[in-house]
Amino acid sequence: MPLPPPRLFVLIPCAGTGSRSGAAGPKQYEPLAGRPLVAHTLDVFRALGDRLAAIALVVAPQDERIAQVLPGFPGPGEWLLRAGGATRAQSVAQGLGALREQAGALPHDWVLVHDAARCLLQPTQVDALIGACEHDAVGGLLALPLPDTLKAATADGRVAGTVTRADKWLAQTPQMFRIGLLQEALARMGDAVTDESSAIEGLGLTPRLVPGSAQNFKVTFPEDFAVAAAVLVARSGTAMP
Ligand SMILES: Nc1ccn([C@@H]2O[C@H](COP(=O)(O)OP(=O)(O)OP(=O)(O)O)[C@@H](O)[C@H]2O)c(=O)n1
Ligand SMILES: C[C@](O)(CO)[C@H](O)COP(=O)(O)O
Repeated sequence: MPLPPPRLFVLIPCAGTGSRSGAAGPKQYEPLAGRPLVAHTLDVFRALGDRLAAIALVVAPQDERIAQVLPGFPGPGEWLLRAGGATRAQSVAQGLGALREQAGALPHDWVLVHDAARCLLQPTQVDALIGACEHDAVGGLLALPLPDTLKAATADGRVAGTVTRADKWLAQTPQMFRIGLLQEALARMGDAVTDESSAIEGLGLTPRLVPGSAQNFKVTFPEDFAVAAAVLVARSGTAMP
């Protein structure tokens, strides 16, 4: 029996605590330009409509805030997976398992893994990633060529040297791989990896780098909230709330 055509799933790890963000609770639930941060992230994928088989959010099993933060979620074609773990890699691995079991995703389907905390992604960037990867043997990720001079540091915070940046990229998300391949890679690499590409690289494969945008930064530190809010407001053409 031939396999059905591969579908595109989205998996959004949303189970972090945001310990570097300075926020009182998980940063993905902080208000940003009038709405919770993760609501902006979801909008990006909702804009892709029925090109996506499903959008799944991975939250911590004991998460009590999600229902209040995202009323109406999950809607049709959406899944709330209470499968988050202690690390991002665990949240993704456990989320993929739940996506297979609950949403019927198959090993040859594609998954776009995207940080909840990258709320400034744009649908055109997702299109570019899908276009570059859907016929690729491995898959790939959005990434940014280094815009600045790169320094190596000594242990006491002095410059040890200037590093060639021509072949260096900053990894972003989404990262797009076949679900079965990514499950195998994460099972083999465990918690040591900080992104999906690293796990795939551990299999000896070479994911494709697809140019992203500096605006697709991850809200990580306290000062990032104001920058992200300003971008969202500028895009919407409204005044700052
Ligand atoms: N155990 C974890 C850790 C992180 N994430 C998610 O992975 C994304 C990127 O991680 P990061 O920015 O490191 O988020 P946190 O782990 O929440 O932040 P910090 O490292 O500052 O604690 C975030 O959307 C976060 O919610 C997750 O689902 N499960
Ligand atoms: C996956 C990621 O966004 C790629 O840049 C990043 O590695 C996740 O953040 P963390 O600080 O490594 O958890």
